[in-house]
Amino acid sequence: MTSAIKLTDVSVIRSESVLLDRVDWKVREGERWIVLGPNGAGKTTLMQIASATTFPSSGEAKILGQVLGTVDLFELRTRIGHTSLTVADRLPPAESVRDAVLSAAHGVTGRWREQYDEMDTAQADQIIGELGIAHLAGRTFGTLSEGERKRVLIARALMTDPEMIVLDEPAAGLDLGAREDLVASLANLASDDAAPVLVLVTHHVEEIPPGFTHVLMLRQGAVVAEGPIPSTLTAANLTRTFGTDLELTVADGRYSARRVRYGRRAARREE
Ligand SMILES: Nc1ncnc2c1ncn2[C@@H]1O[C@H](COP(=O)(O)OP(=O)(O)OP(=O)(O)O)[C@@H](O)[C@H]1O
Repeated sequence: MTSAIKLTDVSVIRSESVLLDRVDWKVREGERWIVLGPNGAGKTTLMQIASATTFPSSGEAKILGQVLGTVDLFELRTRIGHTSLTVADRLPPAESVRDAVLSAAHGVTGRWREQYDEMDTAQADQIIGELGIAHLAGRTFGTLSEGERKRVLIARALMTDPEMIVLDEPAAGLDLGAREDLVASLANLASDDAAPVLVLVTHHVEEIPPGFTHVLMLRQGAVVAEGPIPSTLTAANLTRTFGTDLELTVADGRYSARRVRYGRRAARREE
């Protein structure tokens, strides 16, 4: 089976700062990954490599079977869905949600004179339904809340039939209800065997949707731990990743973390 992402000894260095430090990472077809780490850990830099928008300074990055530096990046990028704020800024506010999703089929932002066939429109409606935004299809993009926009952007990314989707902090800035709606949409997507490889970046274990399978934990550009979520997402690894004593609870496939209370911290140190 070909790996969607295969990084071997990848480092990224900018202005003498080490942003990524000898990272090895393998993502296989069908897997759903969480990339977790504190501010400045190198998550966005890692996503730039994963979405073929930047090159490693050293090491080898193989994305969808292609080694970065030896292939046409433009062609490779068309096979990857990447949601980011830049795309949101380019979407005309007066565009309807349905057209905002549909126009992704032609790689454009803003519908003009393109002709869409019935397959495109049926696919757009199916994706809109799966992401729980059918009730917004006729609304204009400019009138949506932040959480609703995030789901429209994921729908756009899915519309191009990518082999992999990279979601860099999709829940940032959302209120509790909007976050929960997004987590539910992503859990739904993760459970679909036909869905592409998913990579989701977050700072918070509360944002991990059920159905995600693996986690990579980063601190100061280096991998602290990586592997299947049940064995890798532990209190000890979270503590090492975030540099503070944390405890972790899991219920119904959802995680939550908080700082260990003082008495228990002292007990932990004595162990
Ligand atoms: N061009 C650059 N030159 C020097 N340092 C840089 C450059 N670009 C990013 N950095 C630094 O590299 C580190 C990693 O940045 P990155 O954006 O990948 O982290 P992140 O984990 O996504 O952080 P956050 O969670 O805050 O978004 C940060 O400390 C950042 O300041």
